[in-house]
Amino acid sequence: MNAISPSLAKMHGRKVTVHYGQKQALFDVDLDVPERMVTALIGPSGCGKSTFLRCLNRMNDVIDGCKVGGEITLDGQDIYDQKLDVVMLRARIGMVFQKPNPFPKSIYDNVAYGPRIHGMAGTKGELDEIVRSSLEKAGLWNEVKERLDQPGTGLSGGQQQRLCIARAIAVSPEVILMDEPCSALDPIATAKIEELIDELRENFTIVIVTHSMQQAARVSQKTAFFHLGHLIEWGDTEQIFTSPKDERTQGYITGRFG
Ligand SMILES: Nc1ncnc2c1ncn2[C@@H]1O[C@H](COP(=O)(O)OP(=O)(O)OP(=O)(O)O)[C@@H](O)[C@H]1O
Repeated sequence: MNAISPSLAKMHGRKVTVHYGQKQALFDVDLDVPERMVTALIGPSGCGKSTFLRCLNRMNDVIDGCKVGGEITLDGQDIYDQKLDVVMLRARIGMVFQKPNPFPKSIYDNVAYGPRIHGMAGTKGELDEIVRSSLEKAGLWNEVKERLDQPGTGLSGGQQQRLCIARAIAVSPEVILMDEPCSALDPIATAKIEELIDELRENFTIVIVTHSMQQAARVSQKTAFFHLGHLIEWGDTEQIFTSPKDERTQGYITGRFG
């Protein structure tokens, strides 16, 4: 059995299905996301990794014709409950995208934006402190502390991605979703983000979509392999990479397809 004790799982997905219009993209996916670990979603292009990731903070809600079925819970609470405040949900479950997408604002304002709209700081001093600590946790403070008033878009790609991570952290999320966060970055910037992910798992639950099996092996403790909209298997990363149970997983990790 793959299911883990409810007390250990931060999020549960049960029989999750997704349709884009007539086309079904996910079929009865059952996946648990354990707390304070990194879960990697891997599989060939078009297998549904990003679709599943977006289910976890209801980002699919904004896609026309997209219909999500089944159940997804956060700390036991149904995140698709009609009464749930989606803005609050997205504060609890932050997201970092493939391409760094800082706002056209200063470095400071990029990080301060979320805390301001959620009324998290009573004074300028408190806001300054949130900005500083978020940039520190994202490993960017020393590089930007002298130029907080300069545009976020003026940073290098890797710095921009760390700024986006700082922006996500600033509202104190519990879960951070990352959709191929290094795909637009060079190897040095990628290594920095991977180190950062490893540090962040002390405080956050992380789910990452990656095309790179090396990256999944380096950063995650749990790995889930998707194929043609089905979750084929998931478990400890080491087990998935050394002794997968399904031959499709074996085929993918040994590079026979994908
Ligand atoms: N907005 C959309 N409208 C219609 N179909 C979509 C949409 N987004 C994804 N799909 C389809 O759903 C399936 C799963 O796509 P998804 O992007 O989740 O896969 P993926 O595994 O993340 O792929 P990749 O690794 O290439 O990013 C694909 O067949 C894709 O064409």
